[in-house]
Amino acid sequence: MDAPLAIRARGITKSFGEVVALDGIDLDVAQGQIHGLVGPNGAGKTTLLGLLLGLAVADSGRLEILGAPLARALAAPDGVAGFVDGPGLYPSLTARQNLAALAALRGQDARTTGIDDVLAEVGLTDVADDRASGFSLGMRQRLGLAAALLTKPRLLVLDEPSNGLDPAGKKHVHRVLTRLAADGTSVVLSSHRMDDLEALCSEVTILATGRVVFSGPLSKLAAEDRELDYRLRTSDPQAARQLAADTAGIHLDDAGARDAEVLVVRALVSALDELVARLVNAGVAVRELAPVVSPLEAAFLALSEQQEEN
Ligand SMILES: Nc1ncnc2c1ncn2[C@@H]1O[C@H](COP(=O)(O)OP(=O)(O)OP(=O)(O)O)[C@@H](O)[C@H]1O
Repeated sequence: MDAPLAIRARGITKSFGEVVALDGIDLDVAQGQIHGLVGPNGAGKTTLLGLLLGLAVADSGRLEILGAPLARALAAPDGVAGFVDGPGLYPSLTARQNLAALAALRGQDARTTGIDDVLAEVGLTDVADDRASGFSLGMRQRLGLAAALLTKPRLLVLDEPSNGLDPAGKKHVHRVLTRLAADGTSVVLSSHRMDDLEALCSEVTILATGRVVFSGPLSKLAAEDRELDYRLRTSDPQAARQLAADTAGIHLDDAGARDAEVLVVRALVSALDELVARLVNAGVAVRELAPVVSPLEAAFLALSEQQEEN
């Protein structure tokens, strides 16, 4: 039997006056899955995440969270934690006091809620006794994540959690989210950072103007038969250029490469395979071959272009 879903949304709509923010959204998120939401500005990501957190109520549709239909009340559903539009913090309190205050609000005993553990998990131990008012965006994001972790959520909802994170902060956050998912917590996060989504998520949903245009495993997106631009570095750029020009289905992009040693070719994977075989036969070594943008980014860009045309 399939694992129960952490989120099951069907036909969700939400408008703000004349603006249709969500226009019939279907979404399935399995337990223990890290699911990415991606889409151009104004696509509806924050609105959808807000519904999951009980910050707003859908106009129509069915939304089940952790197996139960969502109550039509403005309250975080049981087992759900996270934030949209940045975490809500008390600026005049220290990181530790912020977490203690949140624990107290929930009726928890600050001495036993694991505040030190969550601060360590997000990498804020050294600044635990500094006021949040002096925190950078990345530090505030990590403190917001620590606050969510304190509740031991079964569904974590995060709006652009990577905003402002330096590489060390990113590493902490990725490690925390991966561990949570391994322990069965589901995570839904939005991001404009394709590299983050690719590093973290097993599935993504692409939204555009309030509609789902793709939802599924990243591998499915990668396998879609679409031409991509590839960087090709070889031991003999001139010979490689000639072979590329002679191979059916390979388009050379002279404007794409800034380095004379590198060719940029646009091709389907099948044509690329043929070119690699020809290079090898001709004794030309392939030193680098990689998509210029990832399949997720390519799908995202294609979508954005489509949207502009419409
Ligand atoms: N409280 C609100 N009042 C009026 N319009 C709103 C409100 N919240 C969102 N919208 C509108 O709904 C649409 C979706 O907005 P939303 O913030 O969900 O998009 P997003 O995908 O999160 O965008 P971004 O990537 O810029 O954060 C936009 O047109 C936005 O202007």
